[in-house]
Amino acid sequence: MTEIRPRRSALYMPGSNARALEKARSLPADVVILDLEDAVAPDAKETARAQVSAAVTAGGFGPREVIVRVNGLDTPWGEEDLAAAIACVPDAILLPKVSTPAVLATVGRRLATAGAPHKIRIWAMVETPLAILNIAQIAAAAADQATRLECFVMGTNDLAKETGARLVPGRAPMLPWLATSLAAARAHGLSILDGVYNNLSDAEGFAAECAEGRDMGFDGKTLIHPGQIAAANAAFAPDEAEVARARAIIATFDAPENAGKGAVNLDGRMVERLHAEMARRTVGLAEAIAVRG
Ligand SMILES: CC(C)(COP(=O)(O)OP(=O)(O)OC[C@H]1O[C@@H](n2cnc3c(N)ncnc32)[C@H](O)[C@@H]1OP(=O)(O)O)[C@@H](O)C(=O)NCCC(=O)NCCSC(=O)C[C@H](O)C(=O)O
Ligand SMILES: [Mg+2]
Repeated sequence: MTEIRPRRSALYMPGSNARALEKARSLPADVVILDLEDAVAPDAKETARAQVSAAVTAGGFGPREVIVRVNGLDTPWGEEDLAAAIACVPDAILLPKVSTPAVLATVGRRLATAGAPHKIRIWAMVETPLAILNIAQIAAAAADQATRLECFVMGTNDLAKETGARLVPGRAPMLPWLATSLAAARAHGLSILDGVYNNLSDAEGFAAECAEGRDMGFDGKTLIHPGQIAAANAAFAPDEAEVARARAIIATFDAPENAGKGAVNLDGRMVERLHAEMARRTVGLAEAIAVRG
């Protein structure tokens, strides 16, 4: 089975904020995204790049995945950001505003030319109307190993900006885009993270949006503040009852008397072998989270 990496919580932090970068080493987020793009003002871009390079090179992030979000290659900072990100060897480089597969091919070639370690993967922001229209082709780029594409990250703020859709409770205007991106990601074996929740003082609304993202199938949620980590970690982890049920399903299909059966009745519910596969994933995720403590 492929390794399961919990990505329940992915915390953005501005690369220009030295205090935040320092805190990243101790916060209980599964993923930290060191941002050079929208969280950093134009006159702080160089400082942010230097600070992020130094922080990633210094390491000390423990089990957290370390991601560097660069500026787009069509901006004055993009090329230097990409070179600096490759040089400091994060777990992945997050490309903003990916609207077509072409940019993934271009970045793949840059990585190859630079002799970038295989460990560095590529994550792509899905945050433009064109990305939504092209999402099947963008996801299909993962078939070309040279792109190193591993994960989609929804950029709901930019989607709201570019489309005029409002960020309302329940996210009705965005649900078709979220669901289509999710289907495209899964069709090509990609991980996918939900967008951010901007209202730091609305814990109830945040929990509801986490639950919505989890029920849709997202692996986790992107976050903007440490205060959001615990709720995201709880929402995107299977709870005790789910793990117990998953273990029971696995045991049912492992029992010799069910060896020839495709479907059985477990406590009044039909379970099929596909449920045993899902159950193994649930237990695998729970175990990976438990190792993290
Ligand atoms: C949103 C903030 C500007 C709020 O800042 P502030 O009011 O200063 O926070 P606090 O005083 O509550 O901070 C308390 C302590 O926590 C640390 N902190 C705060 N935020 C972070 C963080 N993101 N990572 C790490 N540590 C953080 C503070 O340093 C305080 O520490 P201490 O000194 O020990 O008390 C701020 O939270 C912030 O800048 N958040 C991140 C903003 C960001 O990265 N935005 C870009 C991504 S969002 C996006 O646009 C996604 C996508 O592209 C899209 O289009 O949707
Ligand atoms: Mg954005």
